Amino acid sequence: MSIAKFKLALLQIAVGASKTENLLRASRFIKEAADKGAHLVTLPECFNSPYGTGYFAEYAEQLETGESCLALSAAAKENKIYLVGGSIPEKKDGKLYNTSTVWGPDGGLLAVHRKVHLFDIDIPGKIKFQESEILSPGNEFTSFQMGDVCKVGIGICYDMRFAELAQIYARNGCKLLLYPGAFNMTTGPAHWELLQRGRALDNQVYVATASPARSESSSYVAWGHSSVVSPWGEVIATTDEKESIVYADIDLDHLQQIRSQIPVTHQRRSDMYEVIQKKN
Ligand SMILES: O=C(O)CCC(=O)C(=O)O
Repeated sequence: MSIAKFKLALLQIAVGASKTENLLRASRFIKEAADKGAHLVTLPECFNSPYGTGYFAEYAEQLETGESCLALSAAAKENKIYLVGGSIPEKKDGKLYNTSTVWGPDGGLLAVHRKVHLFDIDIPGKIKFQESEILSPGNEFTSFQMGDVCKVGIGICYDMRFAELAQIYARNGCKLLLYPGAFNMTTGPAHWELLQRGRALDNQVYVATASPARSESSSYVAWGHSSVVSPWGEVIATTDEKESIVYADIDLDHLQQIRSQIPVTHQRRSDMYEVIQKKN
């Protein structure tokens, strides 16, 4: 019989200029979450490096040999957990990516997600950010199977704005969508929670986001507020801007009940409209 409930932990850690310290901090928080019974643990976007186009090249690593992936693999194995390694700047074949790695309880690499939608926005007087000046986009959907428990879909931050990605993950059987992210002081209060609730309710899935803790002295000030939203669209666990761990029980029976009570999946009018998946 498969397990219908498991504990998810989101690590809202502070990220500074020292990669070594960031990795040590991540390992310490991972252990704490595992000791508290978390089965799946998620780090924030860009957890090993300050977030900003000026930092990515300097902090970037190759996945196979980089110290961040070695640390993540070891932490997953030591704590016997599934671990979503937030994201790190990755270098590969002369290009840079914003990349999330997923590790199994044996320390093996289960999945790699390269941010598909790069964060390029310009809100005059508020925030301008152009990831595409430095980064290349990934071109693949990424999900992984957590043993016989649950299929999980991965997006990174700006990816959450694209409803189609979430819809395709849900259609492919994902019951939890994880978005390591770092919204900011303009779009955070306006859209962070709303997007999570929208993705969760539309697709009747759990949605979780993991942000770095806020540092007012960083060049990019993160919103924080890592959260978990249920398939009912309700925020079931959240926090403020400070360093913390957010825990939530993911209850797949509850998800199933909601799906049978409000059966939108079967009521779609695919004779009238359709979202098409063009790649794997
Ligand atoms: O979509 C937003 O408002 C923020 C996105 C972001 O910070 C990111 O993709 O890293």
